[in-house]
Amino acid sequence: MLDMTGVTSFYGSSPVLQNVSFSVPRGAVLSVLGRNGVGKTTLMRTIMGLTDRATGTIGLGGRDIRAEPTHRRAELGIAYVPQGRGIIGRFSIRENILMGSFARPDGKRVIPPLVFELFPYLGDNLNRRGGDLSGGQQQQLAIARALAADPSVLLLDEPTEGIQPNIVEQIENIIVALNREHGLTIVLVEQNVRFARRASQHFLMLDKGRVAAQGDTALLTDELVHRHMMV
Ligand SMILES: Nc1ncnc2c1ncn2[C@@H]1O[C@H](COP(=O)(O)OP(=O)(O)OP(=O)(O)O)[C@@H](O)[C@H]1O
Repeated sequence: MLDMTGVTSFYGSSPVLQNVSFSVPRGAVLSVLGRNGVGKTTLMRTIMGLTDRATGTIGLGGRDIRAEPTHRRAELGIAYVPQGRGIIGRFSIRENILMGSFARPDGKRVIPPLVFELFPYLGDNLNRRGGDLSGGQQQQLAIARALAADPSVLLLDEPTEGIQPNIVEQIENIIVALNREHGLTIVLVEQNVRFARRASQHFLMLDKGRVAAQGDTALLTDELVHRHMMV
């Protein structure tokens, strides 16, 4: 469904990701793990075409999208929820969600029913300003904005970072439901190994821009976690 083969990705002349290869089957979740600064966000940005340059192959449904501009990748079905969420504070909830709809293949400016189903609070408060929401509500809004594009692949960069503990589980459950009930293929950058093990079938461990280990989540041992995630 989504794969990379021998991808090296650059900021300026620095190769931040080096020779990365992986494959996520349709309908699966891949967790991307590793210490701070190893290139997890860069991996997401490379999938979206947001780094300065990348070499190698980025495949979506068997087609190489590496030369496609970011907006085309969005139209082809990849939606990105960045770290820090990227909510526009002075825009309403409705406006923030509709920003995602530009990438809908049918061109309609609508909020899909799934958003109302998963996030009733957002649906009931469409005129509230995005900036007035809590961190957890803003994370829900960022996911809702991604879903407005009607994607087949969702990229989630540390979706529970900085969120109150009582809301974390709610967001985790929504991510699991998006995969298991709604069939989305998900790439999840995650520091929380417990949630990565629960949500994903596959993992990719990065260390200093390279793949240190990968495979089925059953192979994500405590030893690997200690070696590549502890400081
Ligand atoms: N826009 C940029 N320009 C130049 N270098 C960058 C840029 N963004 C990130 N880097 C560098 O690339 C490396 C990888 O950063 P990246 O943000 O991908 O790591 P990460 O694993 O996501 O870290 P974190 O867990 O802290 O988010 C770091 O050395 C970082 O300084």
